[in-house]
Amino acid sequence: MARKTENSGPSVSAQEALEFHAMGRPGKLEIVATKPMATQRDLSLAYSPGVAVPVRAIAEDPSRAFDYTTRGNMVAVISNGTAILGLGNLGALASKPVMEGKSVLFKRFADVDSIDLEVDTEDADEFINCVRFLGPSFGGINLEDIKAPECFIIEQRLRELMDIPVFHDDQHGTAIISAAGLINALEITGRDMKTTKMVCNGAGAAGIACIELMKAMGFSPENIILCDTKGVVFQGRTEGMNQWKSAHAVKTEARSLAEALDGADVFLGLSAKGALTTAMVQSMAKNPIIFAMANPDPEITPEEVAEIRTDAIMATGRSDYPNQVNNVLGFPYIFRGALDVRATTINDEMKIAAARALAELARKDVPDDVAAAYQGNRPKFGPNYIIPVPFDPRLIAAIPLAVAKAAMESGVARKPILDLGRYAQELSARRDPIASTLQRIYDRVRRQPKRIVFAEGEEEQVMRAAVSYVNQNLGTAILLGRDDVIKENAKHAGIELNKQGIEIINARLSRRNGIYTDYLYERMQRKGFLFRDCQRLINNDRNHFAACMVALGDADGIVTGVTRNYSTALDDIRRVIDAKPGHRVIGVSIVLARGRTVVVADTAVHDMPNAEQIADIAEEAAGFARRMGYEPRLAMLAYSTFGHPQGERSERVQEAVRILDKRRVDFEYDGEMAADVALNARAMAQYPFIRLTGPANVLIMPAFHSASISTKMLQELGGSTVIGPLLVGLNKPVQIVSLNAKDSDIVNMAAIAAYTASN
Ligand SMILES: NC(=O)C1=CN([C@@H]2O[C@H](COP(=O)(O)OP(=O)(O)OC[C@H]3O[C@@H](n4cnc5c(N)ncnc54)[C@H](OP(=O)(O)O)[C@@H]3O)[C@@H](O)[C@H]2O)C=CC1
Ligand SMILES: CC(=O)C(=O)O
Ligand SMILES: [Mg+2]
Repeated sequence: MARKTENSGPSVSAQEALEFHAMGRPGKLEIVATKPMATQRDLSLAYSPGVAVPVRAIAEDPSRAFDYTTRGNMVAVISNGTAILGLGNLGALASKPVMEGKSVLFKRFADVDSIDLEVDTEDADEFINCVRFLGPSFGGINLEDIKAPECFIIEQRLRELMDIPVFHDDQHGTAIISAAGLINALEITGRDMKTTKMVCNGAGAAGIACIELMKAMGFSPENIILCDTKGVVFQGRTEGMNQWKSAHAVKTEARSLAEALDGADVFLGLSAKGALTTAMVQSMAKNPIIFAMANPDPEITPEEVAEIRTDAIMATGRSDYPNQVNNVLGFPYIFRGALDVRATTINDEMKIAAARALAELARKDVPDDVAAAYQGNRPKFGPNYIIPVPFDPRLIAAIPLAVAKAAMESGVARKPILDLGRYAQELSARRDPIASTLQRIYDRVRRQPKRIVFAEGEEEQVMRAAVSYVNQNLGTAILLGRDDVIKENAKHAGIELNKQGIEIINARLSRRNGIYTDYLYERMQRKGFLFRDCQRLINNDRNHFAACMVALGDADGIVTGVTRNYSTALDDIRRVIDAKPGHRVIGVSIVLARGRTVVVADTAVHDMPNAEQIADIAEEAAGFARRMGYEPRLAMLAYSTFGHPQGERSERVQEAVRILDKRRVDFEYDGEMAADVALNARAMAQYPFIRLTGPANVLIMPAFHSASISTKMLQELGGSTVIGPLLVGLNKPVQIVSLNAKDSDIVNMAAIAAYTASN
C-alpha cells in the first residue's frame, strides 16, 4: 500500500504557497506578444492601417480568424467560484488562483494558450448571458468549479448557444480520468463492469458526470448508488433532490453511505475531506477500489486505508500520492486535440477515446526517457500504478491524437488532419524542454538524495532554499552560520527550520575545525599562507569551510554566492578544490528559449581563452551537454562565418576547430560561425559543407565577455530562462549563484550540485 512518504513528490507549506504566488509579478501568468512591436512599420502592420486587412478577410470568411488571430489556440477558463475545488462557494475572486493555475497547466502540458475569466454571479442566466457572447475570442471554453445543479444548466445551454467546444472540466474531465483509472483498477482486480458494485459519494458536478460516463461504458445502473450530504439518493427521496440526482436514484434499503458501502467494490469520492471512515472501508468487498478524489484533502488518506487494509487499490486527486486521479490529466490534452481539428464540440466519443488512451498508456512499459517523470521509480502496471502521472511526456502525443481521431470519426472536426503520423510528431515537439531538463535533475536527485552545504546559511533566501530542498526530498541541507543568528533570522522571516533534514553548523565551533585548518594549510603553505591565515579562513570564511567539508567527504556539494562576487567565491573554493584530473574548470549556462534548449560556454571562468583553451572548453561543454541528456551539436562562435570577415579573434576560433580535428573528439562540431548561422537552419543552408546535422545546441563563445553579455541579454530582453553559470570540471560539486539569486534559483543550483555529485 502506497504512503505519502514513499514514491511521493513534494509537499508544500502554506507559507511557501503564498510566497510562490506573490513572488515577482503577482499571480501565475502574463501576456507576451508574438510579433515584433518595435518600429513604426510593426505598428502599421499590427495595428492601423495594416490590421484592417485581416479584419476584412475575417468578415468575409470567419474561418480566417484561425489564420490571423489567437482564436485557434486560445481557451478561456471560466468560473464563478461556487465550488472551488472541495473548498465550497468562496466566490468568483477567490477562485482566481485556481483558474490561473488551470490556464498555466493548459500551456505547460499542451501548449494551449489560455486566460482565466472570473464571472461574479451565482445566477445561471446571468452567467450564461455573460459567456455566450465570448465565442469569437476563443477556440474553446473550459468551465471550472461551478457548483451543481447550476453547472448542468449552464453547460448545456452554452453548448447549444456556442459553436466551439464548451466543456465543464469538473464534470467531464473528472469523469474521463476516473473512468481511465477505473478501467485499469477493474482489470487488476479481475472485475467485470457489468457486475461491479459502486458507490459514488458526491452528487454534484463531478459525481453525476462520473456515473453517467460509467453507465455509458457498461456499468449496470442498479449497481451504482449515489450519495450526498443527506445520504443515499434512493427512489422516492424528496429532501435535497434535483432532476439530475433523481435520474440516478435507485431502489435500495440503504439510507446512509455506511450502509451503501457494505460489500461494495468501488468507492468514488467526489464530496469532501474525511467523508469516508475506516469502518466503512473495512466493510467493503475484497480488493476494494477507493478513489478519494476530493481536493485539496481526500475523503480518506492512503495512510488511513493502509492501516486497516492491505488489499485496496487507492487513488486520490493529489500529486503527492501514487495514483493521482485528477482532471489535469485530461483538460489540456482534450482541448489540444479538439482545437487541432477545430472541433465544434467535445462529444462522448472524444471523451471515451481519451479515457481509453489514458488507460492504455498506464499498461505500457515505461521507457527510459519517461522514467524520470516517475521520480526514478519506474512504475509497473499494478495497484500502485493505474494511471500515468501528469508529468508523463507521452501524454501530449497519445491523448490529443486519440481525441482528434475520435472527433474526425464522429463528424465534429471542421479541419480534419490528413497525416496523423506527422501530427503525433508535432505533438511531441510541443513538450516543454525547460521543465523536462529540471525535472530530470530533480527526479534523479530524489532517487539519490545528497547532503548539500548552503554556505551562506544566515541569509533569508538561503534558509528558504534549504527548507525547500529538504521539503522536496532532495536530501539534507546543511546551513553554515552562527546558530543564534540563523534562528533569529529564521524567526524574523517566519521560516520553520526545526525539521528533520536541516542541520546548522557553526564553523568556529565545529569539531572538524582543526582538521579542515590542517587540510587548508597543507595546500596553501607554499603559496604564501601562514597557519594562522588558514585558521582565520576556516573560522571566518564559510566558502573555505564549506569547500573543506566537501573535499573531506563531510558533505556532497556546495551552493554559495549570494554574499560574494562570483569570481571571489570561485577563488575561495579553488584554494580547496582542484579541477578533475584531465579537465578544465569552466562555466556553462543553459538557455531555455522558445522551446529550445542551448548550452553556452564559457560563461564564468576564462576571460580571453587561447585556441587550446577554447578547444578544452568545447570538450567540457560537450561532455556536460551529454550528461544533461542532449547529443551535442556544437558551434564554435565568432563574429565571422567561415573566414569572413577576417580578424584576429576569428583566427583563434578557427585554430580551436583545427585542434579539435586533431583530437578526434566524438561529438559534432564546426566553426567558426556567427550565432545566426549556428541557430538557424536556413542560414546554415548557405554553407552546404557545414558539418553540423542541424541547428547547434551547444554554443562555444570566443571569450567570456561575449558569453556573459549574450546570456544576460537573452535573459533580460529575450525572455529566456537562463540557468547558470554552472561550474563544470571541478573535482567536487560546487555551484555559485549570482548575488541577486532568489530562493528558487538557489534550490535549482543545489539540485544541480547534488545531481553532479552522483555523476
Ligand atoms: N480529482 C479531481 O480531478 C476532481 C475532484 N473534484 C472534487 O470533488 C468534490 C466535489 O466537486 P464538485 O462536484 O465540483 O462540487 P459540487 O458543489 O457540484 O458538488 C458537491 C457534492 O458533494 C456533496 N457533498 C459535499 N460534502 C459531502 C459529504 N461530506 N458527504 C457526502 N456528500 C457531500 C454535495 O452534496 P449535496 O448535493 O447534498 O449538497 C454535492 O452533491 C470537490 O472536493 C472537488 O475538489 C472535483 C473535480 C475534479
Ligand atoms: C481538480 C479540480 O478541478 C477540482 O478539484 O475541482
Ligand atoms: Mg475543478
